[in-house]
Amino acid sequence: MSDKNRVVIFDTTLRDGEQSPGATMSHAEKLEIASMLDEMGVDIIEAGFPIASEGDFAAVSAIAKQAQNAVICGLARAQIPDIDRCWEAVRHAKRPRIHTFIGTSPLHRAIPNLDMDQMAERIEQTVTHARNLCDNVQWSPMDATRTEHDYLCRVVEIAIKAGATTINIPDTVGYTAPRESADLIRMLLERVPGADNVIFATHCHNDLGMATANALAAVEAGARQIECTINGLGERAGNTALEEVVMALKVRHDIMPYDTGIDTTRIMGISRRVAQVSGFPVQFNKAIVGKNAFLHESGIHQDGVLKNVETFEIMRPADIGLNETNIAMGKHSGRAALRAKLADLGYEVGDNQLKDIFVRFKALADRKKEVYDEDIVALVQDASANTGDDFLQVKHLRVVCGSDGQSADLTMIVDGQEQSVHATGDGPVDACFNAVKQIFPHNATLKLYQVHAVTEGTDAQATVSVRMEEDGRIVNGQASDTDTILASVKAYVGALNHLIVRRTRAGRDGKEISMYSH
Ligand SMILES: CC(=O)SCCNC(=O)CCNC(=O)[C@H](O)C(C)(C)COP(=O)(O)OP(=O)(O)OC[C@H]1O[C@@H](n2cnc3c(N)ncnc32)[C@H](O)[C@@H]1OP(=O)(O)O
Ligand SMILES: CC(C)C(=O)C(=O)O
Repeated sequence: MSDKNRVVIFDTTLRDGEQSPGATMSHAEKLEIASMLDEMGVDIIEAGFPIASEGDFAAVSAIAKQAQNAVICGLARAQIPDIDRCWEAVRHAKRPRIHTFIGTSPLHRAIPNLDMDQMAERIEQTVTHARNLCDNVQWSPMDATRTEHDYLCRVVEIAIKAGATTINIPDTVGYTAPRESADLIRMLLERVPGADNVIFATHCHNDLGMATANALAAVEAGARQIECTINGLGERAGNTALEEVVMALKVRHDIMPYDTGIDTTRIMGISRRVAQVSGFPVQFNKAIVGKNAFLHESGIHQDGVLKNVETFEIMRPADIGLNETNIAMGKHSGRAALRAKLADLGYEVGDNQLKDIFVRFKALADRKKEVYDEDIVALVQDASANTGDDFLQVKHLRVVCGSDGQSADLTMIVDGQEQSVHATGDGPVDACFNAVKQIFPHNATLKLYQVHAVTEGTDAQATVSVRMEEDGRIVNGQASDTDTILASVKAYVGALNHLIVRRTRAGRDGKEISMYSH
């Protein structure tokens, strides 16, 4: 790796990221995230805005003391008290940095009511002051992308002359587009005297969804520091996401031959932790770290991935520290994925059994958003419990429940003959069991009725277990369905089928017993 192609990663999760409304992190959480950032190879951690509060000051100071490798930076306005407070906090670090800024665009110059010359003077004074305290000073013209080019060149030159070592070009309101982002950096590098002696940084916001593209375009034009946050956390629509720029540079090194020092295998761990502590969940389809970023649900994709993972994956989940399965079972999945999933779960099935399970799987997937491993296990067990030529089979069930009473309309096939009844009961399950009893009278007693949700959510599959006893013979029935009542009836009927088999065996053993005895 040549030094000129090394891109410095500046993480501002703890400063700009924490500015997301509601993302406030506790002192301990900030220290934990800072240590994860340090361990993963982030070059510079912007730990907070020390003058903002006692809490921010304490967090920046503590992070400065604990940091092992990273430069620890604090933010300060273009005011002497801000810069002094910042230095007080970061000076504990092995490698401290002061980052001072002021809004340079016409809109932002109007806020403190400074004209161009007055602002230039303020920049010269404050950067000089910062540099007298610390030899590592970053200066940012806030809203640089909406600042007049001539004025931007003028103030950047002043900041460099006053001792800034890094010049950050913020697209504060996410207004720029990739070509413009690149042109701006190129223009500054060409026009500003002394530009070769400092590092140019890019700090992009995602208001138009272009933060990652703008940051990468700036790098291609000569910027060598990317400011970013984990999960793209940050003001409004957020900042450039660290995981996106780092992985883009890794995966497309062929056309963007720039290197970072990030251990990418730590990305997923820190993404999940930041989501937890900030209270900002990661959207499912978020690039790199979204729940679905490496998941394949449709049959054609699954078949391709099983044959050659590169057909639908441009990077390996393990590259970002994700060691989970990449096949999601759902209504678009095919037989290849189902067979592979069954094998993963320890079931070797023949073609006929696969066919049967696949039909049940598709029916389940039509009713359920996501089919979990436990659902598939329940399907296999259900399939092996149900041979298809059972004496009793449930054909149709309609249940009415509510405050006006419960009733069941049940149609079953009994030894090949269809029979329908209407029954009431004390609750929907009781009504159904009474209906079964009307169709197939018996004296077996119910010893156990148990419902388990095998997966999470209101659309979870329920597995119902039923145990019955007749003349000392104990039989069990089990069935799964997203409809708990239907699963209950199937389990009950399954137990009766086992009972019928046991009665028949007893008959063969010398005691002739009718299917309908008792
Ligand atoms: C683009 C960015 O992300 S910039 C960083 C934004 N982050 C934050 O603001 C979070 C931390 N901020 C805070 O806690 C508070 O705003 C504080 C402590 C810094 C200041 O609080 P207050 O003194 O009550 O001022 P308030 O927040 O109302 O207004 C900001 C003041 O800073 C001034 N200001 C804003 N930016 C700068 C700057 N870069 N340099 C100098 N002054 C500035 C404004 O002109 C305004 O001054 P005024 O009170 O004289 O009008
Ligand atoms: C302070 C600066 C760098 C900033 O956060 C912005 O302009 O978005």
